[in-house]
Amino acid sequence: MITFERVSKRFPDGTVAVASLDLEIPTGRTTVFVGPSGCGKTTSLRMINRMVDPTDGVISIDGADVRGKDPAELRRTIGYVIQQAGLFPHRTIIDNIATVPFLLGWSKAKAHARARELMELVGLLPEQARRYPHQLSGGQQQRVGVARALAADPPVLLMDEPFSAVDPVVRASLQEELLRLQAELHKTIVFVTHDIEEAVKLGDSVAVFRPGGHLAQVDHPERLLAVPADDFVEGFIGYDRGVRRLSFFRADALPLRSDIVLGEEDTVARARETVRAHGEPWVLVVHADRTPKGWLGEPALTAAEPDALLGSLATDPYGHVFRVAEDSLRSALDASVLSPAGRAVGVDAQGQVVGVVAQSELGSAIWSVGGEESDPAERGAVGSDG
Ligand SMILES: Nc1ncnc2c1ncn2[C@@H]1O[C@H](COP(=O)(O)OP(=O)(O)OP(=O)(O)O)[C@@H](O)[C@H]1O
Repeated sequence: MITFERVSKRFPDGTVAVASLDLEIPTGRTTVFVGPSGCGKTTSLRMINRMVDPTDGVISIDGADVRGKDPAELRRTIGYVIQQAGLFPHRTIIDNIATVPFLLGWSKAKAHARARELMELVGLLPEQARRYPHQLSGGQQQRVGVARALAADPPVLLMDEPFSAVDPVVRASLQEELLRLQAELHKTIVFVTHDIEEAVKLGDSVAVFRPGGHLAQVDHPERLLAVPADDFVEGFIGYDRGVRRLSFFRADALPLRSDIVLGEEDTVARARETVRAHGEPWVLVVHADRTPKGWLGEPALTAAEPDALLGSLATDPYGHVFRVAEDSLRSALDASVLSPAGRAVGVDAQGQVVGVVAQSELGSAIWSVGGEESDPAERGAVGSDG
C-alpha cells in the first residue's frame, strides 16, 4: 500500500501544487489520478518515486517513508512510464527495454532475454528488437515504454498520461492491453490522466483532483459515476454519466428471448405465425450455423409468398451484436439503439445467437440498477467498459 498523509507541495515560487493530500493506494490495484490541468496530479505521482519531495507530510510504501530511501535505488523498484514513452533515441528497442536490468548489473544475455520476454508480453514483434525508437509508431513506442518500466519486475508502476499522445483507436487498444497485463501481473499502478473516460475504464479506484491540489473524491469508478461528491466532480465527469455507468453492469442477466429467432429454412408462413403468436412485429433470421443474418419486419412478411423460405428474402441489417457472457448493459443498450428493429442481438463466444432483447426489457434492467445506492458487486459488475 502507498500512503499519502497530509502531503503538501509548495514550489519555491509559491505555487501550491498539492494541498494536504490524504490517500491510500492499495497494493496490486490500479488507482487513477484524474482532474483538470494543473491540479497536482503529476506532482503527486512524482512524489512517490522522489522526483519531487513534499514540503509537508509523509509518503510511505508498505509503511516505510520514501524519504528514508535513496532516490536512485527507489526508482529501480518503481517502474515509470511517461507520455511519448521518453525512450533513448540512440538505443535499440531491446536496449531501451533492458535499461534497468543493465543498471542493476545483469549480464547482457540475461537482460536481453528478459527484454525479449517483455516485448512479447506487450505485443511487440521479435524483429522490432533491433530497431530504433523513431522506426516505430507512437503506439509501439508506448508499448516499449511499458515494457521498459516492467523490466525489473517492480511491484509499483507509475504511469503519467502514457497514452495521451496517440490517436483514439491506438489509445483504446493500449488501454485494453494494460487491462490484460494488469489482470496477469497485479502491479500497484498509479495512472495519471485528464480523461475521465480513461480513468473509469482503467481504475479500480479513481481519485479526482480539483484545482489547487485538493482531492475532490476517491471512489470505485461505478460509484463515482453514480454519486459524485459535489458539483465540481459532477461537472468534471460529464453529462452522460448515467449511460456510462451501465458499463459496470453485466448483460448476462438480461431476459433474452429466442422464440422470435428463426432459421433460413423456415417459411414465411411460419414467421407470420410467430409474429402473431408472440405479438412481436419482428423476427430475427439466423444462418444454419446460428450466426445472425438479419431482421424481417411484419410488412416484409406480409408482402412475401407464404411458402417462400426466409433465407431467400432480403433482411434488414442486425447492426452490431453484444456478447452475452462478457459485455455490459451499455453495449446491449447501444446495440438496441442502433438496431432497425429496436432489439439487440445477443451472441455467445462463437458468434451464435443466444437470443434478442427489446428496448423495453432493457429499460427494466437499467431501471433495476439505476438507484444510486445500488451495489454493482451484488449484480455481477464488470470491471471495465466491456
Ligand atoms: N517545478 C515547478 N515549479 C513551480 N510550479 C510548478 C512546478 N511544477 C509544477 N508546478 C505547478 O504546480 C501545479 C500542479 O502541476 P502538476 O503538473 O502537478 O499538475 P497536473 O494536474 O499534473 O497538470 P497536467 O494535467 O497539465 O499535467 C501547476 O500549477 C504547475 O504549474
